[in-house]
Amino acid sequence: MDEGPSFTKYMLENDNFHGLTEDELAGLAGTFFVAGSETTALAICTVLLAAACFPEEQAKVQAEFDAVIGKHRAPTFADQLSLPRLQAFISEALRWRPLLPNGLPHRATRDVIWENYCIPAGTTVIGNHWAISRDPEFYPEPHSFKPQRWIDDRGCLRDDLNLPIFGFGRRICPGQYVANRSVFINSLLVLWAFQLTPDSTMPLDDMGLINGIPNDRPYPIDFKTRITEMELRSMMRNYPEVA
Ligand code: HEM
Repeated sequence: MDEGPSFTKYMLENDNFHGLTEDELAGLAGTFFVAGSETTALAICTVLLAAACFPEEQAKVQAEFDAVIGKHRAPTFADQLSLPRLQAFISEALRWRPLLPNGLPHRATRDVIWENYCIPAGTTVIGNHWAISRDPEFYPEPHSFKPQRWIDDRGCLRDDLNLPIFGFGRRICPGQYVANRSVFINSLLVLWAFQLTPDSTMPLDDMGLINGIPNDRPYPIDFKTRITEMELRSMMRNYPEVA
């Protein structure tokens, strides 16, 4: 049986090439789960939280789905370039509520001179994602939720605005490409199939996901199908394995 591509299988089959011990290999393969699963789950939850909190912006994303995809086929990665409003919504959600507001701490391994400052060896340096995401020079009205800020006058995604959630420099998150694709396809499928609203019977804590664990901090959202369940099931049965 062909199990398909696997990072661990690749590493095991090429262990001489990389010169890693079995323990190091196991550690490396496990790191991807530790660093990649909860972060990605939280990012997806943050997008869904934003959709429930900002119904007018959710409606704009769904209007784009209706124009580009319709309701008779399930969307796939092939639709990505045609959905700038969804991508803008995702970027704004992750800017609005950055998952790791303080990033991960770094330590200077030698004295670093930066402009008029000396950062002595051994100093812990924190890249403050929260503050960077709220710099009014780059994000006017930084506390407002405005997906439009990511879109230029021609309706295309801006390429001069960055999202700092994956860190900086040579230790920047190496999983960012996998993460972006996971967040994109999950947000796309959920928001295409469902309309999300806050559950009015329970309080919604829109800061609850920051530095958190999804299961520990539930936020109640109602999901209403935009497409009948029968049609949804039939479309997903035929969903391409590599979409
Ligand atoms: C939305 C999801 C994710 C977010 C927000 C995120 C965020 C981050 C951040 C802030 C760092 C620290 C960067 C720095 O030190 O400046 C980091 C490091 C790391 N991430 Fe991610 N990450 C995500 C998903 C993933 C995935 C899916 C993987 C693997 C498949 C992954 C693997 C790693 C690894 C191995 C490191 C350590 C890199 C190093 O120290 O050299 N991450 N991530």
